[in-house]
Amino acid sequence: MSAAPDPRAAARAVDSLRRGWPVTIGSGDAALSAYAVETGDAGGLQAFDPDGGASLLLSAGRAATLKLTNQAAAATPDGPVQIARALWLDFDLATALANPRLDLQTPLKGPFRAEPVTEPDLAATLLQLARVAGLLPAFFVLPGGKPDFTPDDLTALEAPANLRIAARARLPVSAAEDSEIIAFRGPGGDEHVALIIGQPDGNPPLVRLHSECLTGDVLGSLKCDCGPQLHAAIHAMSDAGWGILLYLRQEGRGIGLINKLRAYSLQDQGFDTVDANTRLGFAIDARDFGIAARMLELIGQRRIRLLTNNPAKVDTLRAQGVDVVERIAHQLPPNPYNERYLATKRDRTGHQL
Ligand SMILES: Nc1nc2c(ncn2[C@@H]2O[C@H](COP(=O)(O)OP(=O)(O)OP(=O)(O)O)[C@@H](O)[C@H]2O)c(=O)[nH]1
Ligand SMILES: [Zn+2]
Repeated sequence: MSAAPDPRAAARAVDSLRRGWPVTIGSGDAALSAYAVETGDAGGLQAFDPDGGASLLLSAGRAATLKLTNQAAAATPDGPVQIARALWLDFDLATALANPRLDLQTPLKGPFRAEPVTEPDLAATLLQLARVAGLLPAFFVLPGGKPDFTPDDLTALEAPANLRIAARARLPVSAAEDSEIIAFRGPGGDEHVALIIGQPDGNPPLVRLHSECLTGDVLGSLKCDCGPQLHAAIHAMSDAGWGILLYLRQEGRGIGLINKLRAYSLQDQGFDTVDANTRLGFAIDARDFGIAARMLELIGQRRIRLLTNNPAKVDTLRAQGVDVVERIAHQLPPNPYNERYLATKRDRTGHQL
């Protein structure tokens, strides 16, 4: 008998990871215990793995960057890679393997012996858990243990269907005084908001899906186009008479603020936005725009005109039953700091300008 998915179990696992506590993931008879490299320390590793028999689990992108591959990785290019623990694979070395910050300075010790991934599905879910927790995707792993959560629990935690409207209020903003804010809460405690600008006029609203960018939205960073896009969208909606801005808490294309800033540090070393994500071990874009479809459903607007250059936004909304009647390009003038970023989006991630 398999229990119904429990998002709370996955939320507790996310919390444990952030606090540097081990977690055990299970499915059927299989179980895998894991200790996150980023939040762990040498003492904790000793307690987790007193016999030195654990393996180190890394993402495919990280392993490719480190030129570590094995048969399992070749079979599933995006799958995790597992490295046998040798005596000299101590906590500090694991940190250097997990974090690309020192790749160029640190001549890594080796050789490392890649081994078949013990539980590929559970290992893949662990890497996803790290992303949800905003941590580097790297773990010490040991087979077995008493499971704290299952892959289905994590899926349930992330499921847009569980989003609810939690609060709404009038919110006059400088560019659009006739506005209302609606706040949504997901089962993982994630908070998203919609700003409804103006009043419905019978036409499909102008909609913008904006992913959180603290550096661009709040600090006025010139490295990206987020801040100007955000403000231009609000103005366009105000000019059109009505519109809906969905502000999605998907900082750094879903890898979190700290990991995005790590990506920025790699960009300082010369890597572009795509390669920086890969070197960290993340997907190029880890966002799920399904959450936006669910927000539109809860607001009661399923026919929209979408302001975007990103075809993935249009495709996901359509796949979730939203009728995108028009895509409107949303391009702003480049500056010397974001020219390369915008060119990379055009050349490597399929943005239409
Ligand atoms: N990982 C990572 N995220 C970045 C970087 N630069 C900006 N971001 C994030 O990228 C997201 C930008 O999202 P959007 O404005 O929705 O942009 P988009 O996917 O290009 O789509 P459109 O603007 O609609 O065409 C935000 O979450 C930013 O925090 C970067 O170099 N690395
Ligand atoms: Zn930005």
